[in-house]
Amino acid sequence: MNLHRDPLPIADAVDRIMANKKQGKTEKVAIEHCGGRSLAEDILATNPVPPFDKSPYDGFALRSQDTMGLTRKNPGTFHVTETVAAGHRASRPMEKGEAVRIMTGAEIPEGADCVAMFEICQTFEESGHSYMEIKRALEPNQNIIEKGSETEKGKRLVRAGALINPGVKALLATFGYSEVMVYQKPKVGVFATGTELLDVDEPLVPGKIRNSNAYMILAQIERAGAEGTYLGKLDDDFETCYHAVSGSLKDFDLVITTGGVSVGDYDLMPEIYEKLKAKVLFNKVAMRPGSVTTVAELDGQLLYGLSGNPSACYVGFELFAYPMIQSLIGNPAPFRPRIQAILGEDFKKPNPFSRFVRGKVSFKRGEVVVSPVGIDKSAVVTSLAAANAFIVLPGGTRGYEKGDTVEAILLEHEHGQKQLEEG
Ligand SMILES: Nc1nc2c(c(=O)[nH]1)N[C@H]1C(S)=C(S)[C@@H](COP(=O)(O)OP(=O)(O)OC[C@H]3O[C@@H](n4cnc5c(N)ncnc54)[C@H](O)[C@@H]3O)O[C@H]1N2
Ligand code: MOO
Ligand SMILES: [Mg+2]
Repeated sequence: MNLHRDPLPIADAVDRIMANKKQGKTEKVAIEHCGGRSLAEDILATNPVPPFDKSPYDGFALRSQDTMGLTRKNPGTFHVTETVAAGHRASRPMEKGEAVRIMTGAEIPEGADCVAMFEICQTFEESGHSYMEIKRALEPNQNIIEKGSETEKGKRLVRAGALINPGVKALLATFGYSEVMVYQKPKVGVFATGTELLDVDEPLVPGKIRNSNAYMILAQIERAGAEGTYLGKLDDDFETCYHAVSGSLKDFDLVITTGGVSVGDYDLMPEIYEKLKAKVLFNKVAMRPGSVTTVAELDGQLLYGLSGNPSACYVGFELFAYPMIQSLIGNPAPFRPRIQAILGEDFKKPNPFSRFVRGKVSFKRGEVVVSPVGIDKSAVVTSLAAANAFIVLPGGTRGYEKGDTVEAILLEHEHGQKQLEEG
């Protein structure tokens, strides 16, 4: 085995991956089931909002010219001809001297051009007729929500690629989208390699550990907006791994394996890529952890060989698989957002390579603080539970001190950025 591997800068590794990006597949989904999905069509205003002039208050619709000159000393009395509730329309156009009782959200009767709130009106009955009295003048258009004042028909309100959040759902409903085109969730197959691996329900036996990577990666896949399928754990046996991996390719957009990418006697992934005739895009990245992350391409399909070490596996997924999944679901800004934050604790280790320290972003007295969440070692699993960010410490830097400004990549924040920016 050739033990020499040249570490590739992270941005170059990402570029090699993203050079293989494809148009994601789309499907139509009912409004009830589209939450959290990524829009594959622009959402247009199919009607003006509001679709008619409407009242913002419970009150009386009036013709403003009839109220001209009215004051406390010179009140005006109007004949109340009918009541219009939301969902109903006035029976006829209004005439001089008339008022229509109108409720919030109801259509302004033809002829009316203002609304007086109940609170400034007096009402009385006389000879079986209803009247209202008002002691002030109203302006034309006063208290009217005009047709189309919120949006004109035809305006693009949400772009394809946006995540369907509760507000987008409200728009889908407003504009009659009972079904909407969304990107299909990319299908990602996951194998965990390692003869040492036990299933989650198996008791520990000497020399073995439970397979945590598969479940972790499946959860990362879900968080990234894709659909993960656990294809099982594989013993470190060449034929077993080769047949499992090669047999899975046709069913998935991406195939992820964990473990077996380093230079050990039972690290079989490099030979498997070779036998598959897959082109290895890189097998060493200038980063910690996850330096052994390997990505290979076969007929346009990507195979991710993530490290077996849990923290390295986790970081490798977020840096290299997450943006590909996001671009497959049409996100024009597929990279995790980066922020500036204040380091909450000393981090004394020097950083020969760019380091992605698992950290937690929190807010202290209005400031964004990020602190490491546990032992900063590639083989560590226990610190990952508290992580919601990576603290990015650029290669070639010395240790950092509490209070220093650092960059952090947010892992639980939906908005992305267009470029991977290397800090
Ligand atoms: N001579 C060298 N040795 C190593 C190098 C190197 O450059 N030269 N790189 C080290 C680095 S960095 C890493 S990271 C690891 C990567 O190892 P592999 O990706 O080959 O993974 P394995 O050997 O299969 O396992 C490593 C470690 O992770 C545990 N593991 C594996 N799968 C799982 C799983 N599904 N759940 C939980 N834990 C898992 C496994 O038991 C090992 O302890 O290589 C270094 N070595
Ligand atoms: O790939 Mo390793 O994670 O740098 O420890
Ligand atoms: Mg190994």
